[in-house]
Amino acid sequence: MINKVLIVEDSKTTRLILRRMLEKEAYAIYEAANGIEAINIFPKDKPDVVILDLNMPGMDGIQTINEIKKIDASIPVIVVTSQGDMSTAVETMKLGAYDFLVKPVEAGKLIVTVKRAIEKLYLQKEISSLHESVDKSLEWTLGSSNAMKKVIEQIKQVAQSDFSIIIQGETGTGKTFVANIIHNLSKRSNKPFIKIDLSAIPETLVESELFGYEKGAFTGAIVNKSGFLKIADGGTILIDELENLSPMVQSKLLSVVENMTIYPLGSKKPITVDVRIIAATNKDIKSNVIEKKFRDDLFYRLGEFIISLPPLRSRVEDIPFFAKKFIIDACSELNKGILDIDEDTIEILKRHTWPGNLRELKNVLRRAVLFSNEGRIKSEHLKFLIEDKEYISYNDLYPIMPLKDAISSLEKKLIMKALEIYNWNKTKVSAALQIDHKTLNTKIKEYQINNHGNNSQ
Ligand SMILES: Nc1ncnc2c1ncn2[C@@H]1O[C@H](COP(=O)(O)OP(=O)(O)OP(=O)(O)O)[C@@H](O)[C@H]1O
Repeated sequence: MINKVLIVEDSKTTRLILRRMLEKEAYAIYEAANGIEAINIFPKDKPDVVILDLNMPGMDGIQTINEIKKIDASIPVIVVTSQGDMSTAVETMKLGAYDFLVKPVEAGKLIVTVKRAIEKLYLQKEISSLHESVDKSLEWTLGSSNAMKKVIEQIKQVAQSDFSIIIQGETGTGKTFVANIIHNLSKRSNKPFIKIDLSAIPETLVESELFGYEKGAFTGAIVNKSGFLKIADGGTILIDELENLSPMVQSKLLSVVENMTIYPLGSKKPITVDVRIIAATNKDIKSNVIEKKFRDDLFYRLGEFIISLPPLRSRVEDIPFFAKKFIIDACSELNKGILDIDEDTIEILKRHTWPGNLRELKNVLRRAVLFSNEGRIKSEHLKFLIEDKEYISYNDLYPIMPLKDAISSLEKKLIMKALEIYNWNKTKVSAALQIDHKTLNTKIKEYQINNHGNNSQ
């Protein structure tokens, strides 16, 4: 591809000299005799680099560079200046000029500067298209609601570093899924990703599973065994259900995080490991710290970066996307042709509160795919799945009580649900509940409903 260079210079002779110098390098050269001409040519010919004289009649170099940056800030501008104009040249650098050359311009210097400017331009384009494609593929994987866009931004910020991370979120919101993505985006991606689920391991075994043991460390330890922290060496370990760590293991883990060494049970010889730790929890671990159930020093070490995954009911916009995705997955798993889903069925999915979040949605749709034989998923295929649950929870929630109390309790729950679903957008909540703003505010006060970190309107 031939690169284009635009020379902006009022002196015809200087334009010609610059042209001659650059022609040897097989660039396509465009010329403008002043700033206004340059601004007209710029969008049409789309140069890759601009060489700009500072001293021109009419629109001077400073004004021209300002205008060029308004059209396309990424295009490098090389300023050509006379010895006496150095301070203005420095000013243009502040405005985003790539470099400046002092007259008389030396051919070798000009060619190298133009070459470097073009290389930088391509590098920038490559980086930004890489960023765009990472953004897009993360949105295709995680959803594109505003809440998830924030999470995606955090994932991009932290993935490449070695920061320890705590991922918090209700059950089934995708904490393991996100931890896996962070590992895959990190420089550790070709090393192991190991998950240890603390709720699935008896407390007495957690220590040996994490740190390993030496032969003879306890009855039954007949061979040396590596712990998960050693197996994950070079990679990432996900410690799931962090809140279940016993105080003793918490203190051992703290020394791992601080010194990156582990002592297998029964051994006095430290083993050095290089592991990134991601911890996941569906509890508010900070309140465990306040209640002294979790060491604050370990919390601060592990939570160098905290990602909070929103529950599915607070990102209803993502439900159609995930519904379609899970249906396609289930169809291929169950060997069925791809099924479509009715709009009113999607509406039912949007209205459900999904206490089990993505895991529940995935399971409900998997069952719906199994039951459907008509090429589409209709409301009847999942209505009973969801309504059964709501019926059960309704019975559990409402034992016999004074009617007035039952009505108040139901009213409070409905308002809370609507506030959560609409992210505390009171205009939308009033519309959904068909009450006015003032009544809504009175009821929020009356029922002492708190806005947990959301923005109310
Ligand atoms: N973005 C996603 N795309 C597809 N499937 C997903 C996504 N996020 C989560 N899932 C699926 O939802 C289910 C629950 O996800 P995951 O296990 O990551 O949640 P979790 O928050 O770690 O759950 P728990 O709190 O129970 O440990 C899994 O089957 C997972 O594959």
